[in-house]
Amino acid sequence: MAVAQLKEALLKAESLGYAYGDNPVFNDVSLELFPGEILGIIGPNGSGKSTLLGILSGLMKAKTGRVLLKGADILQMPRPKVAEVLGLSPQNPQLSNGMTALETALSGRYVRMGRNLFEDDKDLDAANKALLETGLSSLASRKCGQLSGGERQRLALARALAAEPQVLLLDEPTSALDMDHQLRVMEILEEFSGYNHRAVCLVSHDLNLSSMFCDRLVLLARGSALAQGRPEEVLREDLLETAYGVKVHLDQEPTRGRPRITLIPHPGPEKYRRGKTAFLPSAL
Ligand SMILES: Nc1ncnc2c1ncn2[C@@H]1O[C@H](COP(=O)(O)OP(=O)(O)OP(=O)(O)O)[C@@H](O)[C@H]1O
Repeated sequence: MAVAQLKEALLKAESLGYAYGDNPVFNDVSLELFPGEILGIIGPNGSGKSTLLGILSGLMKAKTGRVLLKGADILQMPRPKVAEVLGLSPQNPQLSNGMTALETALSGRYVRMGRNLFEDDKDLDAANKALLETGLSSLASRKCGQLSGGERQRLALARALAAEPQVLLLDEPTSALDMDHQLRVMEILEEFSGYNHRAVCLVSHDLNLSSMFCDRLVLLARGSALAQGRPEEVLREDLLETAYGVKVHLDQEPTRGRPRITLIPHPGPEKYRRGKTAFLPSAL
């Protein structure tokens, strides 16, 4: 990280603020994404993580502040130029049920095809490589409508990888995956960002996975970036309690020595006070 931060940020958010109508989501959020790193955006439901990713991708316009992609205001850049550098896989990616997995991965190449009407061998190679990396080669000719939720999620990642972007923005890329595929996806992202000119920014609710694989975290809560820094600087009991309203036990996971979080269940009466029984029949 120390080395990475000597370089210029690939993506920089300066004092971003956003509101849906009169409802403010966050204010004054600044962050930088450096080459060679994975940056995790974490925070409770509704804290604005997807909104922030939308603004970072240039698809949404912040109410205040600005986003710089390789030093240029992203909203002033022609969209095809942005798409050459930056890939986005949103929380609910649109996949066309009638297209095969290979066609879907290939569609990620459109941003690279320029004036060519048809894909060439390089495009096919990139799409096949992305399917291989995401463990989908054997399903290349399967229609998207016949894929499971986790396979669709991996295919959305394959489509983003096939474009060979420099910056990858991912909204909850592992949320539908079993633990084998969670690990594989995080390892793919680690390898992707390991090439020094590339970087990943991802949103996740999996704090332990984020702790293990992210170089830095931004904790979005209470209308701003409550904390940001290395996992051990952000995943602190006090900060997590402030952000999520839960008590956690922290220790070190044994493989990389990163913080590991164990949830402490609410004591009995507290459960009821906090309305945690909303899913129970009202008679209880
Ligand atoms: N199109 C919209 N119109 C109005 N309010 C919205 C819209 N999209 C999101 N919101 C609200 O903005 C807030 C932030 O939403 P956002 O989806 O960015 O949060 P999030 O942190 O990604 O949530 P989650 O963890 O549940 O995915 C939420 O309160 C949400 O209800």
